[in-house]
Amino acid sequence: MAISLGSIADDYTGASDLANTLTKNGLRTVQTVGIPDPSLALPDIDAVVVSLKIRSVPASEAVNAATKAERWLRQQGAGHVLYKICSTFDSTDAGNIGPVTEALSEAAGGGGVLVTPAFPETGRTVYLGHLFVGGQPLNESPLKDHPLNPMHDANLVRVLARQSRGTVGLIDLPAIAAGAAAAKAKLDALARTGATMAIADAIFERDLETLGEIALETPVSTGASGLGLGLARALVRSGRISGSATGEDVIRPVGGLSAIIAGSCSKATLRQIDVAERVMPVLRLDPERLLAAGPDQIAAAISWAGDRISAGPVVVAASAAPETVSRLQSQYGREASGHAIETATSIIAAELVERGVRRLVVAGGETSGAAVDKLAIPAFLIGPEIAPGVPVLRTVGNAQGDMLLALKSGNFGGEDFFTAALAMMQ
Ligand SMILES: Nc1ncnc2c1ncn2[C@@H]1O[C@H](COP(=O)(O)OP(=O)(O)OP(=O)(O)O)[C@@H](O)[C@H]1O
Ligand SMILES: O=C(O)[C@@H](O)C(=O)CO
Repeated sequence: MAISLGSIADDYTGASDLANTLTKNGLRTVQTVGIPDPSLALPDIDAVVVSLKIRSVPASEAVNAATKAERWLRQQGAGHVLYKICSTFDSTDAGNIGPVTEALSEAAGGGGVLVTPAFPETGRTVYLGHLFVGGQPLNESPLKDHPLNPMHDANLVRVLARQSRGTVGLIDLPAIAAGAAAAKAKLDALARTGATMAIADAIFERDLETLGEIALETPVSTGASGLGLGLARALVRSGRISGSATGEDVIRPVGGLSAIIAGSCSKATLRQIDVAERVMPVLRLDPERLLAAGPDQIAAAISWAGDRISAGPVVVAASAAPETVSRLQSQYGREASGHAIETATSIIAAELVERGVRRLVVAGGETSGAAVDKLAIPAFLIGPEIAPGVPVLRTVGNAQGDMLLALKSGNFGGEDFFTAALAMMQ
């Protein structure tokens, strides 16, 4: 297996999102869960996206895991490694975008690193270093209420600088509109002044194509799926990759029962649960009782779902509105409550698979990571897109045999996402 592009994703839904973008742009792509065992048989591929769960862990843990994955990707032939972060720059002043980017850059010999979360297809644009989500500045968007890393500053140069050792520059839109050579010269000039990273503006896909061309000349970049699009198109344009891949021939029916597990508390996911409730049973977990009497609540949820899944799909959701989330966090702590709920939802997911579920939708990055780890799935092949940023995934090398999953980023998908996903997962 000699790949052209490697990526390290800081959560599993982000990995899935990027793998979808790379596949749509012609790269034969596999998403692995961590560094795969050498015995795992993988097809001939152009790109590997290594899913890690390092967005909300201590920076030292994130750096350690990412640098190991980078070494493995270089051994597989990757000339460029993209650190895939959230298009809404999910992070705190402790990291982990800055610490991991600096560590990957140092491992690759230093030099300026392009950083951009722009992903216009999902309404993420960057202008003068400020991130807009669907037209709202980041700090005025629903991301201000994120359970784990609420975003209160749209100026990414400031946000990244607060979590980094080095200085952070800006490559503004006029520099990018002037073309790849001009933008690369700006990146190199910033590096000479000591700026180890540069936030890059991007509004349209053409800006991302320019950034992808520049990034490919460097060993490391950091960004969301938009930068992945730019890198993929630059690789195909260079002739190094045929660009013939599609996700259409990957998915075959797996049968079995289906279920949806939701841990995301995003506005989009809350709406998707409400819409799904019109056509399928929904169990809304009581997080306070889940934290106070976890085993009993988990057993009750498994029994509830187990009684219904033979008749059709069900939703088991921990998701709640911001004010409810805040109340729980003030009582039990942000990280402790998040981790406890992820653990609970992962146990429920695994128990439903034991009861015959082979088509599973999980909403939320951390929630997906916990569930996929609990199921011990080593890798995924990438199928067709359900909604921007969310493909159908087919498991590879897992004990349960062929399964289809959709790992939905919290903010992604239309209001009918759950029924649309299951309609594509037979
Ligand atoms: N009712 C709740 N109260 C407090 N925390 C909750 C509740 N329900 C879920 N959580 C926690 O909120 C966090 C949601 O994070 P997750 O990454 O799964 O979703 P997301 O951030 O919306 O998705 P993505 O990262 O893909 O955008 C998890 O740690 C989950 O355990
Ligand atoms: O880029 C995004 O918004 C998603 O891929 C994501 O990171 C979800 O956690």
